[in-house]
Amino acid sequence: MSESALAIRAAELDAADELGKIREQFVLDETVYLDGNSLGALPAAVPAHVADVVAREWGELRIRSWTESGWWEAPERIGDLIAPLVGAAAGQIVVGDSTSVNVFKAVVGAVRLAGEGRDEILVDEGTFPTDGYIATSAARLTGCTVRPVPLDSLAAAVGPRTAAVLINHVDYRSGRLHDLPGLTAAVQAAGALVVWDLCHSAGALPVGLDAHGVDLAVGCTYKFLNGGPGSPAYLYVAARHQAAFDSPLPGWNSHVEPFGMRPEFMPVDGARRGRVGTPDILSMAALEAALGVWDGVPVEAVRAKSLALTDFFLECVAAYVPEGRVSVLTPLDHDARGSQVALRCEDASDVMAALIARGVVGDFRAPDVLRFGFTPLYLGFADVERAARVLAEVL
Ligand SMILES: Cc1ncc(COP(=O)(O)O)c(C=O)c1O
Ligand SMILES: Nc1c(O)cccc1C(=O)C[C@H](N)C(=O)O
Repeated sequence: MSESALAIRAAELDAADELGKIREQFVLDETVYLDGNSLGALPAAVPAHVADVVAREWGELRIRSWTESGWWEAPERIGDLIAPLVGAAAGQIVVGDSTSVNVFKAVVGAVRLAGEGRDEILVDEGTFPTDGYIATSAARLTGCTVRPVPLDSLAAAVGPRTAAVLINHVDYRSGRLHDLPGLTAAVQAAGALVVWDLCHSAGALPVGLDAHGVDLAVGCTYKFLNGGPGSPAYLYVAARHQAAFDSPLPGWNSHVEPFGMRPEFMPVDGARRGRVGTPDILSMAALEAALGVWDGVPVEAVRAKSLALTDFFLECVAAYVPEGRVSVLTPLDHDARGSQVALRCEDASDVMAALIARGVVGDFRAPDVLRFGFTPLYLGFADVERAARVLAEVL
């Protein structure tokens, strides 16, 4: 299809897009922002809410805000806002700390839940580095060994010695979506527990944590959930595991009676057991306001638009970019695609710099990957057509 025909299609698709108006709830400019899978854009409601938390709740109410402004309950309250987006019933998600710290809590917690006689942790071979580093340290601390495995042979690799398996739901580099129901079932059939890292899927596609019987999960909130730079991560512990969940980082916030100041630790029940220390209230305030954009927005509709956007981008790239100049790393099959498109290209670092200079912002991942993230809440089809056109110009 010609350039003008694709531009006309883009306009038609935008006109028919039921999620199109949500873009107005974000602070954006003329840039085509395809880096929401690294740092989501700023929801317009955030600055005023954070300013109020600073000026009134902190500035005027001061210490009273822990009770009167709901600061103390923020980690569980915000966890319950994230819960429907990842298919979890209320009371199973707590917000706080970084993803890395929550990977540690979840992996050690999973090994402890798995019980005696299991001394092996499996990690998906293409894992985001922090998960691998932390699983290795968790293994050293728990007397386990750690083994990276290709996910297509996971069912054969998991066995009677496996305690826990840590898997990234969407591969950060290729954008491949892994089979959460199938892999969860395979891990559990061997008597082990599964920990899913949802950083690149939450807010972009339905996850179905409860429906698929996931044991534990973690994720960040600064990508498709738009919580802001360094916004707190979250930990999901399935209700059936909560009573036996033995956190490796018990802190006063996860004590049954935090203000009892007792020398011995007694864990609280429920999601709060995943807490450690004082919640990061200013970051939580930004995140809570950011999650407001999801009011009345079904994640299934977001998924449908995400696939339409990535399909259209691939079509425009095929039409505009000279053949052989890039190769598509992301699976074409919808069932295996997250919300990003990764293109392999020899001079990817220079190409991405040139794209950014022309107002198309994606990112580069070493050694040769151009990565484009598609956030359906604020991207349109005209943005996608422009991005592919500018890419072709640069190439
Ligand atoms: C899949 C995945 N896991 C973990 C992380 C690290 O998270 P954090 O920096 O919140 O610890 C990231 C991104 O930074 C990621 O993409
Ligand atoms: N967390 C990040 C940061 O603090 C600075 C720059 C990038 C990030 C990212 O989130 C990277 C991202 N997880 C990735 O998939 O590559």
